[in-house]
Amino acid sequence: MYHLLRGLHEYLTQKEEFSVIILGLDAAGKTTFLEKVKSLYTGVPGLPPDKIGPTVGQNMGKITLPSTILQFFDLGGQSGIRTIWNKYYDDCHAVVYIIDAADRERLNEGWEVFDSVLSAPKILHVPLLLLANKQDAPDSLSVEEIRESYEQWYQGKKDSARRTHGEETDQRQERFASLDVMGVSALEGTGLRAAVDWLFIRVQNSRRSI
Ligand SMILES: Nc1nc2c(ncn2[C@@H]2O[C@H](COP(=O)(O)OP(=O)(O)OP(=O)(O)O)[C@@H](O)[C@H]2O)c(=O)[nH]1
Ligand SMILES: [Mg+2]
Repeated sequence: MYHLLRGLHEYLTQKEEFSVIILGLDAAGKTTFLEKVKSLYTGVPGLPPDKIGPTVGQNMGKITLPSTILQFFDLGGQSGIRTIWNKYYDDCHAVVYIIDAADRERLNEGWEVFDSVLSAPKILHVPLLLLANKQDAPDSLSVEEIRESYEQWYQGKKDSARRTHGEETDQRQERFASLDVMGVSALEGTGLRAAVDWLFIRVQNSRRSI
């Protein structure tokens, strides 16, 4: 009887685990984002922003939600480290791409890298969330401006490459059209709960449709 009840309890309380990778250029705010999410959801204070240095490799952090565990992998964004990203593509259930909405000088570089993520075949059907970070900064671009900035960048790339509208381009356009963009401040924590809610819902839904 004890074993039966214990088994039932374990069955009822078991949580499914999903992996979320956090990508973006160096200094976009990925580690600050993860540390703040951990503080918000575990109650244990994460690293304070002034103790966070550039990530070499990966940081991990887990949060527990109803019937679900989200396991985050925050990957280093420096150009020499980005080559490790695709090793995580096979096993991830969602991708968060963080762009520094206050760093206008590096937007194009950020879009170049984002575009390679958006069109990577291994994660073409994996939920992807674009976060326009540093909304607390006075001159940061809004969510709308961030979408426009990426579209403009993509248009420029298409024009210069004189691309034809092949299948790949259509797939990419579809992916961009349904792309969700949210404004956040990893530093202040604004928008982070909405981003986690989005991930929670999307990993559940994509699992069901498999
Ligand atoms: N104003 C402001 N600054 C932020 C925000 N998020 C991060 N920063 C700052 O941006 C800098 C880089 O933050 P990190 O979290 O280390 O960036 P990262 O994306 O992890 O960088 P790598 O590990 O090199 O890939 C730090 O000085 C942070 O304090 C934000 O929401 N607002
Ligand atoms: Mg980092």
